[in-house]
Amino acid sequence: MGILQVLKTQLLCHLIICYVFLVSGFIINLLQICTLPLWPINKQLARKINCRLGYSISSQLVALLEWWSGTECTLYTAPESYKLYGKENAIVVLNHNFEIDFMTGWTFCERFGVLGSSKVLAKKELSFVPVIGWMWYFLEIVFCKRQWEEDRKTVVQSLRNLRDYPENFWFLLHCEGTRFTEKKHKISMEVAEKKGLPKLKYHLLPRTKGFCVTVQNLRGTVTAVYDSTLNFRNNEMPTLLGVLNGKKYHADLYVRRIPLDTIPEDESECAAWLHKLYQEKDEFQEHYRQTGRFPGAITSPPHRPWALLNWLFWVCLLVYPLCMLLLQLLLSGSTFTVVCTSVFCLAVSVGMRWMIGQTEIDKGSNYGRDQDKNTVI
Ligand SMILES: CC/C=C\C/C=C\C/C=C\C/C=C\C/C=C\C/C=C\CCC(=O)SCCNC(=O)CCNC(=O)[C@H](O)C(C)(C)COP(=O)(O)OP(=O)(O)OC[C@H]1O[C@@H](n2cnc3c(N)ncnc32)[C@H](O)[C@@H]1OP(=O)(O)O
Ligand SMILES: CCCCCCCCCCCCCCCC(=O)OC[C@@H](O)COP(=O)(O)O
Repeated sequence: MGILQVLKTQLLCHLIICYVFLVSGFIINLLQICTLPLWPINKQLARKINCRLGYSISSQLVALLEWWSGTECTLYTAPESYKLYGKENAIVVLNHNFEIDFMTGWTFCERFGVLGSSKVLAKKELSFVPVIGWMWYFLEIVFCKRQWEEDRKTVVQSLRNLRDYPENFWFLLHCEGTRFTEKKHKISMEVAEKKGLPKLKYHLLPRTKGFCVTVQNLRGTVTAVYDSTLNFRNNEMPTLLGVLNGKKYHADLYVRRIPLDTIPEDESECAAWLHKLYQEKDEFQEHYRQTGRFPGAITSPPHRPWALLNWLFWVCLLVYPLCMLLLQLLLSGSTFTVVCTSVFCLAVSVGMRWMIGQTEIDKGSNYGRDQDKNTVI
């Protein structure tokens, strides 16, 4: 193991990375609040500024994945579709199996220049996560409680708001609604059986309401659905802590571009279309399992330097004052100040660990574990 690799596993490095992320995140959240008076005057300008501010936060996680852990991202897609990525609005339908699939998704967004404006139908709980959840308010992310009767109105309204968005965006939908676990899979296949639908081996049964309402409300705004299937080489189950420790993974993403006007308008036909899509996705995963690759031509969309430069900017800006502050505290000789600072650092570390915990599947929700009550705990 090289010296750099050992360095990447050191707690001190992790604390510095988390400190830079938190402090820069709070500064950016504050700047986002400062854009509030601009919204009634020039909404499109406020949105563009927020895209750039949001980029400055989310690209830190991309830099962590691309540059710190050195994770490689390979894209399997048709060359004629590749030309359009980043140049149109699209709905991305992605499987939800991995703790870092959000970072991998963001990395592809970054490679095609749509990271700042990327959108998702996210569970409401994520809106309370400091920095990222707060940033999402200003990026007009669509939140849901995963209780359709309560969600219908707000989801439709939030989708309609995106119709005049000034930047190209990708709208991500994890139609399975929750991350894959054996227990959730078993229950979801019981639901499939009751509905007379074919069983899926690698996916949960998709929830169709969110997809159908998104297609309905973004017709005319979005030109295609990107059916995306993600896997990691060597049966790896990557984690955010692994990435933080500098572990290198290899992501493979298979993307099919499907023009939106080929998707049925009628709600039940649209739902049937989505079920069929998930049966196809299951076949692609089976193909991957058997051959170690997806069908289609391979490309590695080039790295761009901006995520790294943004990260280095924040490191340079924030690490020097931290060192000076710690030095002054130590030199002050006051036990009280040193104890208070230590307690504060400990509290921040616990908070950071809680945020990382949000990405962990075994700390995930119970949504989809009770087919009758459809509970979210
Ligand atoms: C070129 C490169 C291309 C691509 C690059 C890839 C990606 C990059 C793109 C963008 C990146 C952007 C951002 C990424 C950053 C961060 C993202 C991070 C994470 C956020 C993700 C989440 O939070 S996922 C959780 C929230 N989202 C969702 O749930 C979306 C999917 N869900 C829906 O759409 C739902 O319909 C709903 C939420 C709108 C409503 O849910 P609800 O459960 O209330 O209603 P439904 O009617 O849908 O469900 C009930 C029906 O389901 C049946 N049922 C009951 N139990 C089960 C079960 N266990 N399994 C399956 N089905 C079940 C039930 O019988 C009901 O059936 P009916 O027939 O009566 O409808
Ligand atoms: C450089 C920064 C280093 C430190 C970073 C810490 C950042 C923590 C970021 C928290 C962002 C959380 C986004 C998680 C997205 C996610 O994957 O959510 C899960 C939901 O879909 C489904 O939830 P569930 O029903 O529980 O499976």
